[in-house]
Amino acid sequence: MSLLALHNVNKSFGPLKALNDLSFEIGENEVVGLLGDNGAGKSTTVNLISGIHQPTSGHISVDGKKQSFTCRRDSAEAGVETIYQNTALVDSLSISRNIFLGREIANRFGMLDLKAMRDISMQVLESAVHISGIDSPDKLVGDLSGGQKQAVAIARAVFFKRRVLLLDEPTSALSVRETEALLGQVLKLKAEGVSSVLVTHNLYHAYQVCDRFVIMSHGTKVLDVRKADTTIEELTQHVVLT
Ligand SMILES: Nc1ncnc2c1ncn2[C@@H]1O[C@H](COP(=O)(O)OP(=O)(O)OP(=O)(O)O)[C@@H](O)[C@H]1O
Repeated sequence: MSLLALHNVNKSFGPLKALNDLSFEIGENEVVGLLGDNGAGKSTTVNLISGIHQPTSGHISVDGKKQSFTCRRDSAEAGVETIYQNTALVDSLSISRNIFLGREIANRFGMLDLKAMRDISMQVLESAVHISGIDSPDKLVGDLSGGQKQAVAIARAVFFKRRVLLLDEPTSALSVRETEALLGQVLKLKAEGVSSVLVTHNLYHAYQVCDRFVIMSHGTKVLDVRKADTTIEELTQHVVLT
């Protein structure tokens, strides 16, 4: 059984049909590359899975159970974490406050347990997320690089044991080194049982880490293929020519 699946999803914005009868699955321990040219419907798909948009028709399921996500909290509760390029962190708060945002740990007096949150944050950042340069959980998120911000978002997903990460163009603003670290992290999380959907225009990054590719064009799925059954040339042709 798939971990998460879209079933005949349609999405219209007024007269514009952004998604057309879209179905695909994300399996356990799988990294799926969601590819396609500008306007193909990739971000709309991510926004549906994360609960920001709702389908006009069709539905999403998790573990075979139909879901109706009405906001990001709904999808998070079902185990989905969305990591955007400008990911939803608060620049004026520290790394550890961001990791626990909305789920703060309280001590026995009902006050924020800042020490516990700092200690756990550092542990998660060190063990789960290997992005260099984060040496203190007290650093303000506003002072971090794009890659480091995504590392914090991933650390949050790891700590709260999310099962699916949605990464929308995660590498577009990253250095080569940060990109390698992020892609390595996606593979490491897969080994730990976290599946990912990687939305990217960079087929080389996708090819490096994805097990399967879903290619979209004008809101329609045009290819759904396992890495073992395709080549980067074939993927390029489908993205460019469809
Ligand atoms: N909130 C919205 N309101 C109206 N139209 C929208 C909205 N969001 C997306 N669209 C339209 O839906 C279509 C698909 O857009 P989407 O952003 O999902 O494509 P994409 O594959 O992510 O493209 P890109 O790679 O350029 O980000 C486009 O025609 C876009 O203009």
